[in-house]
Amino acid sequence: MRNLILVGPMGAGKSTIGRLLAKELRLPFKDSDKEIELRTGANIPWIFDKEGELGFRDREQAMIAELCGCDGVVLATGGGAVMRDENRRALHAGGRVVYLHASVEQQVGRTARDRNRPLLRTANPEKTLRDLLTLRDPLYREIADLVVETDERPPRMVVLDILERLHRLPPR
Ligand SMILES: Nc1ncnc2c1ncn2[C@@H]1O[C@H](COP(=O)(O)OP(=O)(O)O)[C@@H](O)[C@H]1O
Ligand SMILES: O=C(O)C1=C[C@@H](OP(=O)(O)O)[C@@H](O)[C@H](O)C1
Ligand SMILES: [Mg+2]
Repeated sequence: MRNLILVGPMGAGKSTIGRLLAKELRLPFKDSDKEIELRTGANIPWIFDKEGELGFRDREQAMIAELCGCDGVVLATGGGAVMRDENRRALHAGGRVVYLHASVEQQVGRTARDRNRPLLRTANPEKTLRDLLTLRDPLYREIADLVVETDERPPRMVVLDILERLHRLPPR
């Protein structure tokens, strides 16, 4: 399989664990959100402000298509990447897909400190995260080769679990 792709909700640890996995595997690391920021020279909240969520999703779709065409990279996606059918097809075809699962409670704690997630600038971020997970959990599962729990486990343990389980996956 060509790439190793992380999907899952905000605060699951895709960006953190992707970076550690890439280091461990000595592969390049690409974070879809970071690549969009580098390419546009604007941060994600600014893009949401100026272009709306639709503008961001169009940029995200183009970036996912490009990154899934790479060979041998670890790719962290944004939590909403699975919302479009085109993205799910590209991600599934792009390599092994790992769904990093986190409970809503853990997501709330891990996302509380930074203001970089425009979708969480709501009166009740916990409800937002719960509603999004209800909608997206089946979509993450639809394309995942592996579902990995991240609650109550430090990033290093999550990385070791992924590496061990990847070796045991049957060919697709
Ligand atoms: N397994 C974990 N246990 C505790 N904290 C974590 C874990 N994974 C990530 N974090 C922390 O949660 C926050 C969000 O992680 P991040 O990698 O940005 O998530 P994502 O990219 O999935 O939104 C960061 O502060 C990170 O250090
Ligand atoms: O869940 C989402 O729709 C989003 C998740 C974010 O990425 P992380 O999952 O890395 O926080 C980022 O792409 C954007 O704020 C939208
Ligand atoms: Mg991220």
